[in-house]
Amino acid sequence: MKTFAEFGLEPKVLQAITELGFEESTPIQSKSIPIALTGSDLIGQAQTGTGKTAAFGIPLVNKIPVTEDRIVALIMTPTRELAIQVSEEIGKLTRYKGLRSLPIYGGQEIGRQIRALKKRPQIIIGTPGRLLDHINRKTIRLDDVQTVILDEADEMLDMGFMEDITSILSLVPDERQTMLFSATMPPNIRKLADQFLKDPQHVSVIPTQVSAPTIDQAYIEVHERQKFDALSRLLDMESPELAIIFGRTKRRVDELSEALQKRGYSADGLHGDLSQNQRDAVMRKFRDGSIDVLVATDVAARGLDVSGVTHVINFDLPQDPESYVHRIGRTGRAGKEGTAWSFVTPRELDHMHFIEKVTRHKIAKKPLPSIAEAIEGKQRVTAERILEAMDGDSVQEFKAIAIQLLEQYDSVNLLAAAIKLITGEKKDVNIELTPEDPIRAKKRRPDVRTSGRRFSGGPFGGGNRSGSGPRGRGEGGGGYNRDRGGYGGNRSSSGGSYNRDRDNNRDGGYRGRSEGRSDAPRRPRPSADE
Ligand SMILES: Nc1ncnc2c1ncn2[C@@H]1O[C@H](COP(=O)(O)OP(=O)(O)OP(=O)(O)O)[C@@H](O)[C@H]1O
Ligand SMILES: [Mg+2]
Repeated sequence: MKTFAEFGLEPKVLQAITELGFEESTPIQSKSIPIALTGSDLIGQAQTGTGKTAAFGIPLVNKIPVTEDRIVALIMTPTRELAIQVSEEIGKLTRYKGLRSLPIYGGQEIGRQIRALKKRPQIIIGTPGRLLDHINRKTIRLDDVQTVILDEADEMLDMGFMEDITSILSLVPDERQTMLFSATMPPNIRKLADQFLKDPQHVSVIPTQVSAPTIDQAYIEVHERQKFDALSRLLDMESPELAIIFGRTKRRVDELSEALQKRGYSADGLHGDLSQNQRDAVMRKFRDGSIDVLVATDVAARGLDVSGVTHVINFDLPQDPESYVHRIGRTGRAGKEGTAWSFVTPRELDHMHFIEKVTRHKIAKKPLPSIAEAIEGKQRVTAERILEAMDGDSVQEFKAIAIQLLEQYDSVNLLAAAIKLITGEKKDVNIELTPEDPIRAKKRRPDVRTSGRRFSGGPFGGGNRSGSGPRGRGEGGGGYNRDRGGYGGNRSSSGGSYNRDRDNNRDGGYRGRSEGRSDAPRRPRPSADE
């Protein structure tokens, strides 16, 4: 794989990349960056967590002159959290060069954004709804935009942003470079690309092997009513450093995060009904580790990059296989290992097998963790904490009392009592969650199941076109190693026979629940961007 020095980037950009700790480029980066640097339009596709942001971010910050004082680049993302995150990554890439980037998203006070726009950012990263708002107020002009990037384009369309995106793009001069990153290539994305991209080069990194070796996947068959106890046991047994738990609806997320807090876990919830301040606060707490469990709807399924997420748990199964892959892709990022668990009710087994089929990955069935396993897991964590605490001088001041106690009591009894105290008693609060309906496997004819989902050809028509086989680890051992197979080649086009029915899946009540709590209701605009 190429080192970043080989791309002929500006020294200041290169310096920023080095500072980020990127030693060599990932496959999607080594293919996209040279093309993007020529100014050509581009359609990019690669698995979760493989560095797509820098694949468009690096050529972008390289190309903008630092003397520029107009908005010359526009990046669109489906969710607010993603706009913030992408803006931060662009900020890091341009640390030495000193370009200005600004996230523009719904929920944040518009006056504040207008003030920030007066500082003349060159790069705007926004969600479509709020962008249009600024365009209508004439606080953002797109007349000078030379580069447009659509991140998670398929998701934006699924969320109902087609019209907004079309209006925005029609205001950008034709003389421009457009890059589109999408997980899937359904017909509406092709249409969008045909309409707004000029002779785009397709860059796809589709692994030869259809599995995701860096994410260990398993499922547990469990009745709806057992789910919460199963979750507690699983969390105790696995003791994740950071975990994301996906629930189907906003109500589910609220109930679940509250229940976890009652049981003594450090958890909080994220969904589209929270105020933006609340959403920001939760993300901040999760990123800095002050909570270690994030309970979320699919609003967190796409693009979010929080380093150190060791576990993803599908408390409720997602409606469609794409969503499954994006959710579990919040772990196992940048070559790290991750574990994904899914709870499947008996009536959803069919659906689970459908997900296995589409992702072409056999997902191991595991038994419900036993109480003994859960207890053992907790004790193991305590033991690890004790061993960690032994390092260094920090225990010095406790030694006198330790010696005194050991002279009087049995050492095993002493330590056992200490472990008991540190582990703490499980708070046996009774928890009742409102049951969710099972995901219903759609009726599909068996032949359509496979042919309609088009497994063999890549979404761009060529099976394993990238030749991105397993990569070696960098010489120093610290290199970025993305030896993952995965799913890219088997992404189905959602134009197949399977109806994604995203709106149900997304957040709000499943199958038209009437609470009106959906994160992505049918048009008008989803609340994720308001
Ligand atoms: N060349 C590199 N070397 C090491 N780490 C990298 C490299 N490029 C990106 N990363 C890191 O990998 C992580 C994932 O990157 P990014 O969020 O861009 O992935 P993505 O492909 O956009 O994933 P998703 O499909 O989930 O949006 C980030 O933490 C990023 O900093
Ligand atoms: Mg991304």
